[in-house]
Amino acid sequence: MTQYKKHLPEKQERHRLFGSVSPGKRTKPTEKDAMADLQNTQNDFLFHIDAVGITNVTHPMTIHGEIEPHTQTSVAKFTMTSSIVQQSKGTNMSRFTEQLEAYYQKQRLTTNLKDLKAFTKELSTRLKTTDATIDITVPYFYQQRGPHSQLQGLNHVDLTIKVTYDTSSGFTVHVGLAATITTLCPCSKEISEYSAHNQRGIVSITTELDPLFDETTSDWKKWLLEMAESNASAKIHPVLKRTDEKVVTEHAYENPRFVEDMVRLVSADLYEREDVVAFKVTCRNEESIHLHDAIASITYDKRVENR
Ligand SMILES: Nc1nc2c(ncn2[C@@H]2O[C@H](COP(=O)(O)OP(=O)(O)OP(=O)(O)O)[C@@H](O)[C@H]2O)c(=O)[nH]1
Repeated sequence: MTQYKKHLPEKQERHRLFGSVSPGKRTKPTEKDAMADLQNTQNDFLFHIDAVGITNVTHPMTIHGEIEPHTQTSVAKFTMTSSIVQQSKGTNMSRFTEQLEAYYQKQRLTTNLKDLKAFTKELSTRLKTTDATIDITVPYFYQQRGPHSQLQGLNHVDLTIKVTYDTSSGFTVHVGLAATITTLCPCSKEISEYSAHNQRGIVSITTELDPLFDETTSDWKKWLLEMAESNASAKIHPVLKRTDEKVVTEHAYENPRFVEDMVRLVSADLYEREDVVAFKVTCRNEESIHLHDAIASITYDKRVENR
């Protein structure tokens, strides 16, 4: 054992040495009922507030899906809000995290839309408001196989889920993801004697789901990922042997894509899905021959005719 030579004062003494002082005289109530409740003050506070709540909340949540691994725990970022009326000074912030803990304890803090809808509706009840919104971003891991060797490894995308509950209009559900893909430049391929430059592209999709969407028969994560990857020049792979690398390289050369091509092709797939009411698709290519990125996006609402 190491022999210590210094003689240190007791811990409390050390704290005093570094500035800690004895507690002062307490005059304010310590019982909850006797405390001022500023946030529940009623008056004319000039404006209605659209959204008040908490953001950047980091919390584990469970993801179930059709792709392997079928169940995983990931670390999500939550934003939870509701509106408050002009007559109310403030929201009861602690109730947002109380609701999170309640769902965590009963093991219902999952990406299942049924759980999230129940969560959002209960949140509005807990807050005594007419609406509530939760906005979640969570990394989702999935097995990706090399196209020839079939060797697998974990890839990930960022899922986004936004659920709004309003007592008058009911639920609105948006789901999406941001997936990384390879794009090979069609222009470069066309003009060059050899080769073509390629880059990493990030395809971000947000969809508004039809209210009748049934997640028990349709895994939205799976079909959104398929849309992003199947329209790309090539997929991204964690494990590639030489036999795989040849397939990926040749596949990219045979499927060149501009950012415009990507957003149009993914939009076409989304347009064909009856359970998608509206969508936004963005592609951002981290250009390998520039320091800047290339971007394109399409926003489309099937309820708006004559486009
Ligand atoms: N409304 C409001 N609350 C804040 C703000 N900043 C911090 N708080 C939070 O106020 C919370 C405590 O208030 P409440 O949640 O109303 O606590 P409470 O009145 O004891 O809780 P209930 O019994 O549920 O009404 C703490 O969680 C603080 O984090 C703010 O800008 N606005």
